Amino acid sequence: MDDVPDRSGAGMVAVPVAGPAAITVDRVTKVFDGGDRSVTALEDVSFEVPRGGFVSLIGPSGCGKSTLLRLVAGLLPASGGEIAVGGIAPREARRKRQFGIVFQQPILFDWRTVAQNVGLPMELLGRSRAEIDARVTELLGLVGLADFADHRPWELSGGMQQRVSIARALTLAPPYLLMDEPFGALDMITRDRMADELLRIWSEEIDTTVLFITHSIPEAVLLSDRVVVLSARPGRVAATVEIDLPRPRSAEVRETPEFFALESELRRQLLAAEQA
Ligand SMILES: Nc1ncnc2c1ncn2[C@@H]1O[C@H](COP(=O)(O)OP(=O)(O)OP(=O)(O)O)[C@@H](O)[C@H]1O
Repeated sequence: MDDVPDRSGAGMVAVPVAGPAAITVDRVTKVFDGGDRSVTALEDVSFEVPRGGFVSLIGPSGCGKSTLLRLVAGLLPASGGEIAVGGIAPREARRKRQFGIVFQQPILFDWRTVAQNVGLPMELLGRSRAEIDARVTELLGLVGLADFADHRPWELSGGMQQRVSIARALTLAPPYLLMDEPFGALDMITRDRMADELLRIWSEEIDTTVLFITHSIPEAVLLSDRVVVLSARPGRVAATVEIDLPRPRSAEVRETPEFFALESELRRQLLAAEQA
């Protein structure tokens, strides 16, 4: 495991984006075929997510971010180019349950308790009650919901529901976490708090590689090792910005000159990408 970046907080060092690529997107194109109304959503997109790394996608609305995430997740086929996840095709990786996926809206079953929602993926695989209970307890502790195990989702706030979704995505300890604007529906304060929590969770689930979509520049800077900026549709890689801030990153890092400099660099790239 020594090729996984050290996020333990043992030292305030910049985490280099290095090591073998976990996700490779190589010259990928996606065309939604609709006869006269075909839409080219992505064109010639290439980037890598290193193993154990955190890479964000940012870009104008409609530039193909969700499409790209769905291609990586094996939920949609690419029209051209290659995607490899841990060296295998996305659909194969999906079949091997390599992904935890979190969408903008938490998709929870209202008639199940929080614990039953989190345990569902293990239940579907026929795991033992004891094994499920142990993992659910661990995960609810990790996302700060230990006291809400027996609540129903509708009794929780939006931020708490999203934490349940994150816990459920982690249930099978997937090596890849794909997150499509998971905090987009939350108010600003809750959103900031959730970003801090995600960093903490990620630092504990050491070997998890994250691909994250956001519209928020500060969120991208806070969380990522690398930000891939996509241009307006058809989405192409307009820029790649390395976020070389030291880890662990606490809330205070948001107030540093280095953070502001990266924010303005990303804002500049995003504006250029919108006008491209
Ligand atoms: N199933 C589909 N069939 C046809 N066109 C689609 C389909 N899914 C997405 N598109 C089109 O592909 C383009 C990219 O959509 P996508 O949702 O990936 O963008 P996005 O960057 O995630 O947008 P937003 O930031 O607004 O969520 C859009 O023009 C969209 O209309």
